[in-house]
Amino acid sequence: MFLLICATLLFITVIYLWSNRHFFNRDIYKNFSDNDVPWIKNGFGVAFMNPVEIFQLVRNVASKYQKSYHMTVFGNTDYFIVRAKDAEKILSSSKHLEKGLIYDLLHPFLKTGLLTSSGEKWHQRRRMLTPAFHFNILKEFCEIFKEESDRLVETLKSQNEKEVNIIPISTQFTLNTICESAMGIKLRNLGNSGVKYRDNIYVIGELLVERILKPWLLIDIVYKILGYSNQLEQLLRPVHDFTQSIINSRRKEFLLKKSEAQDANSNEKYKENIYLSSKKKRAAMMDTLLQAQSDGLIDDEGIIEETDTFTFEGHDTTSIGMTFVLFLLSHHPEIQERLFQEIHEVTDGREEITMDDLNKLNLMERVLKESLRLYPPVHFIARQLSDDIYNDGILLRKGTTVNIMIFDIHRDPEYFPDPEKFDPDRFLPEHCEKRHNFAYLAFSAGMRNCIGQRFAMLELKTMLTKIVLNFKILPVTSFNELIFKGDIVLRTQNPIIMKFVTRN
Ligand code: HEM
Repeated sequence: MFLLICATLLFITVIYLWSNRHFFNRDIYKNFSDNDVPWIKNGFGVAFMNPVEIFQLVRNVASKYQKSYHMTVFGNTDYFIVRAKDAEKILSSSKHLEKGLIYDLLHPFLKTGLLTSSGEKWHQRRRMLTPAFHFNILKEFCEIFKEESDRLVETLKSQNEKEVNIIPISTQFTLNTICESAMGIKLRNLGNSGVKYRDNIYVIGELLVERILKPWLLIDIVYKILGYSNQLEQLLRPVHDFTQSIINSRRKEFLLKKSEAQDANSNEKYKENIYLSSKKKRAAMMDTLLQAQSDGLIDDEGIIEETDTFTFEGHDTTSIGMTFVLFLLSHHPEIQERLFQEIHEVTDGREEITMDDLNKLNLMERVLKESLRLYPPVHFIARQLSDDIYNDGILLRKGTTVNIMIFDIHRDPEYFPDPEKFDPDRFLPEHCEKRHNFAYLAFSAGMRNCIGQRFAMLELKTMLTKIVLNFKILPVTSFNELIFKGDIVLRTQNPIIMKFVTRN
């Protein structure tokens, strides 16, 4: 009996491999030939690599071929873009706006909010949410950035000259900031429910990553049988309930404000100005959504999905950006000093920094851009083609998943000579002018670019200004110790350690 089972299993495996071999070799791209485009077919090998090996594999392929390529894993063929001109083809088009299948894994948490939705729903939400990032609102957010940065400085002062792992500190900073900007709440004032919300968001992130990295967990039934679905559900329920309870209390304030305003103004006038004239500007993102709800454009579920989207997308990315800019500065004391001088010149000795000051910090802008080039928090994005297209004479069929490898595009020596070198002057205007428009994609480009880009840059600039004014940053973790692993965002296998020494 045992032998019979073994023989049957062996037979099924052989048939599976054999049929997949044919699938791999099938000429799905009419004009394909091995000379035109590299095609990685070692699907089984890839599936059983660990996350660090996967990250390294795609880097090796990009630097070996310097060309966009196909990869087949478990019979599924994706196209990987590593050149700016190929990225332009997809990102500049108004057709290919649909996200790749990997984003479906985010659905249990974010449902179909701005990041994961497509079609008319995405268009309508993008229009609705754009005012939440209006210049005047960003000015209000700057107050939150300053408060949280001051708190961060206090935390780091208590660790003066000690070795600190910057990753949890960055995450806490950016999560507090986004929760206050999106929902108008201070997590630390909410006692247990705030702590639980924060803890659950961390673990949900980890579960998502685990699922992406273990191919068998992508099969729904396996995910369920192994108990992951249940675990995820138990973590998600309190997070969604938390968001719902914030919405309920915000709605009461919103309606009160609205009726007060209606007494004073006509409804139309009020509607125009709700985002800008609101006294409670600190819940601007949620106010935008509540106004949309009172106009019948979104329901409670929609508000939850957008709030969770901002919270999720807005904290992890910025925290990674913060971690790496501090890491790079720790290794470049001369740039820390130049930044220190620049801040002094711009603020002219004033303690209070304004948004105008932040906009004048040109070196800081270049430092941040160069840091996001070397270590892009979103190191790849994926699209599902909505139509057949030709790229370099190769036909890519409708439905193909195209992965745009931002990490590799940012290391293209044609546009960034000596790509591993940290050189903020690459972003001097005269150099940017000569560069391909799609060579730098930290915030993506085209219609589905990052809606929070200016928010993130202002947050990072405020944090950096306060840190550089108060500390010298010393390195502990070396460049060789940065070991990246395959994940939806850029993560290292080990902590990133540095020291903060208070300036006299
Ligand atoms: C350094 C920080 C950040 C980086 C590097 C970053 C990067 C990106 C990238 C590359 C995309 C395109 C994703 C894709 O096409 O799949 C994106 C989209 C998005 N980002 Fe950011 N992001 C950052 C901060 C933020 C912040 C602070 C927010 C919210 C306040 C935010 C909200 C979003 C949203 C909602 C989308 C989806 C936009 C759409 O599809 O219309 N991001 N981001």
